[in-house]
Amino acid sequence: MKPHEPADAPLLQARGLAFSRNEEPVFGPLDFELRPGEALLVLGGNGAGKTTLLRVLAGLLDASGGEVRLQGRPVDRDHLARGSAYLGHLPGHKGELGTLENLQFAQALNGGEPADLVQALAEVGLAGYEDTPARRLSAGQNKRLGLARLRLQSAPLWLLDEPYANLDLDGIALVNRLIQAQVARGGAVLLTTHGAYAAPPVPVRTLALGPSRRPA
Ligand SMILES: Nc1ncnc2c1ncn2[C@@H]1O[C@H](COP(=O)(O)OP(=O)(O)OP(=O)(O)O)[C@@H](O)[C@H]1O
Repeated sequence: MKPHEPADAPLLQARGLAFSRNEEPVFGPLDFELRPGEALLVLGGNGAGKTTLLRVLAGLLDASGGEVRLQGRPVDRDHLARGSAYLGHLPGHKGELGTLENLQFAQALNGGEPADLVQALAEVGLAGYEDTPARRLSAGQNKRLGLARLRLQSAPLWLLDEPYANLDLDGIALVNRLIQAQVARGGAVLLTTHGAYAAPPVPVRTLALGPSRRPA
């Protein structure tokens, strides 16, 4: 082990991570880690706490207990929000803005590398929808716009909540290609499923939430 090489450290480490609401445990305590080039599939039935876990890891909710480290360093919510790219159930697009304007807005917020945003839309199957307001998109098209936004972010850690939901077969293949590329470039992906969708075609470890609340 070469301690000066950050790639040797897990990208994400959770120790004793727990979340309670009104003193009722929602998940945890959980111990898991995710290394560069890995995918972790969070499994659990409806209400098991998958979305809550991702929102904690994305810095959107405060954990009730435990610690999260990014690249070996303990982090607070701000660091988590900056160090990860989150694709949630609610895509958070600006409904009145066209799909292209939404990407321009996201690009300005993220401060990412210049990118061909028309091409980014085409790559997620939204060619011809550049001027369509996001509120007029179908659920699957909304998810595709979220995937285009995800691709523009350079965060090494992707947090994907039910990424296959609402997508047709071509969309599912698109998600799988994006996950494969993220893992191949040394990023890491944590994704949830309640079991109705296939896992991505990369080696995945699993973390089961539910009554046992233990990593698999
Ligand atoms: N805003 C909220 N206020 C109160 N309780 C909530 C809230 N959001 C979620 N919960 C509760 O927290 C628990 C975990 O919810 P969560 O959404 O994390 O589950 P999930 O595993 O993602 O479920 P699903 O597969 O149905 O999306 C559930 O019991 C849910 O009722």
